[in-house]
Amino acid sequence: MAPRYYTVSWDQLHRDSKALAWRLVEKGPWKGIVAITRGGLIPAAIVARELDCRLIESVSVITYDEEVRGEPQVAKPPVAAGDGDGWLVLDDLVDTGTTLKVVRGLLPKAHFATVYAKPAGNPLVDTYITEVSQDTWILFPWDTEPQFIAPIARSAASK
Ligand SMILES: O=P(O)(O)OC[C@H]1O[C@H](OP(=O)(O)OP(=O)(O)O)[C@H](O)[C@@H]1O
Ligand SMILES: O=c1[nH]c(=O)c2nc[nH]c2[nH]1
Ligand SMILES: [Mg+2]
Repeated sequence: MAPRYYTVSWDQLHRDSKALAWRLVEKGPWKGIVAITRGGLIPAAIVARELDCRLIESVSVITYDEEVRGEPQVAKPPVAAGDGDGWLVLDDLVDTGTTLKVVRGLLPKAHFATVYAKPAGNPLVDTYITEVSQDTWILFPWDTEPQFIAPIARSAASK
């Protein structure tokens, strides 16, 4: 079956990340935020602003090449977050849970949050905002740009 796409605009990402911050402020205080790069960087910046948090650490895990999943590679481990106790780990989404499983291994006591979640990865995340189905590919604003689309009448006529 062809995957569905769920397009997220900058506005929507900002709103959903702020909704995440509302949930997380109740669960703090936090020593700092660990952003899972690269996708977690922008949600982490928005949440950090709302939580008034200035201590930002990063961990880099490379799991996908475009839509193809490979073996997760830790390109940069976290250096300042110890075992994660009191720290908040943020990513844009959890899909299969492969990435979060690796980061949970590095920061077992941290709280894990994502803006979006798919069912297979759901058990690996402590707090999230929006769930989408497993066959949905989320299109983030940094991976897309608006483009011309032919009128329906013209594209239907060419079929
Ligand atoms: O739950 P999973 O199946 O592991 O998928 C989720 C991860 O995949 C994407 O990262 P990606 O590997 O594409 O790297 P990027 O954030 O640098 O784009 C996304 O940002 C999550 O980190
Ligand atoms: O941009 C993305 N959208 C997704 O749905 C996804 N799942 C894993 N990695 C992903 N990256
Ligand atoms: Mg990522």
